[in-house]
Amino acid sequence: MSREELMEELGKTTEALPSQSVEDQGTVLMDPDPPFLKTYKALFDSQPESSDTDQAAEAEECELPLIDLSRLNGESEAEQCKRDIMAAASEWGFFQLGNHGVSSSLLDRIRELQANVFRLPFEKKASEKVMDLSPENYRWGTPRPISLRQLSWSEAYHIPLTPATSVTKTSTRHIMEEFSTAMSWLAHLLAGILAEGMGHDGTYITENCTCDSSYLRLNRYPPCPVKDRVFGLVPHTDTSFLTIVRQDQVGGLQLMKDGRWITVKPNADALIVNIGDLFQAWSNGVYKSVEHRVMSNPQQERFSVAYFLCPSYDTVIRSLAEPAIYRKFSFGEYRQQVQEDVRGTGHKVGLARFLAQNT
Ligand SMILES: O=C(O)CCC(=O)C(=O)O
Ligand SMILES: [Fe+2]
Repeated sequence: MSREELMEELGKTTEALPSQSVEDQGTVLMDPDPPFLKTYKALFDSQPESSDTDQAAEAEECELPLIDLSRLNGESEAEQCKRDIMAAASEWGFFQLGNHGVSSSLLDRIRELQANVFRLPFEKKASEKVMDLSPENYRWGTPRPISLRQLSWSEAYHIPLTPATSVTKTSTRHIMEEFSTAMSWLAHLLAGILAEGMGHDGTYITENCTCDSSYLRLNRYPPCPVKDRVFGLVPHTDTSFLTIVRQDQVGGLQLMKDGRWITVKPNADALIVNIGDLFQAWSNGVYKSVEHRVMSNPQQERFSVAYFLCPSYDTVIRSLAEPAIYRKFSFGEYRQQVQEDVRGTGHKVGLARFLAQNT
């Protein structure tokens, strides 16, 4: 969308909110940021600033294991490359991919798409279809945070990858499809290698994670004036087999390693991969679904895009080894439990709900 088109769109919306002055209306309606301070005012007012020390803590910056994927093409190096992937998935639950084959032009286009859509006024994103993205897929903040520690200072489009029904594709749809195709290919390649490491071929994952059961999440972290009080994204593990993330140069992603938070140094040439809950359950704890979070930033906005490799809801996840740490469950059951926990307690409980001895 050109700047002129954008301005025209913004202009159209400045007629609402009659109770505010024309100047205020303009400011509010042009503002791309969700109304965090206003919506969660009671929480900000009720919690003393001194109680938020964890967010302010400095975490050491480190380079994640970097897997050079081009080594898979060399006969002698391929087996070692696979072993490195398995080792990183079990020791870290996180690694970076270099020479991943996804063109920088495609990565730039998805970044530009994100910037264009997220910089539209909040009111528009929350109420109308913009650039082919629906308000039903738009999320911001946290549904019912009980404390500031549960509040995420970010907004996102959570996009199910159902094939487009219309014949003519918008450029947004086109870029997202191209991007998800590339991510899906990589995700299946990695899942196959990790399954092989468990003595399985990758058919279980290929058959259950079809192109329309996975999803994309476009994230934006607006600058945060209360940086030490809230996270950009609260600590969580991913509800997926694995996730591939592209983060920009702003940084702020942290993960738990040996009981400590560490910051992932941004690397423009690499993609980040993390193991999700489903791989941890299926591999009976061999591959680790590690807690991670994003710190908020007072000056700079941050963008990231994540591809979640997920199965269809009826897929049953059953441990490959005995004795099983987790009882078997369907993906639908898992998601429902996660959503119930988030609604009821303000945070995700995750796999701890599915321990085998609890059945
Ligand atoms: O923004 C990031 O770097 C991570 C995003 C993430 O963890 C998620 O969307 O689940
Ligand atoms: Fe995540």
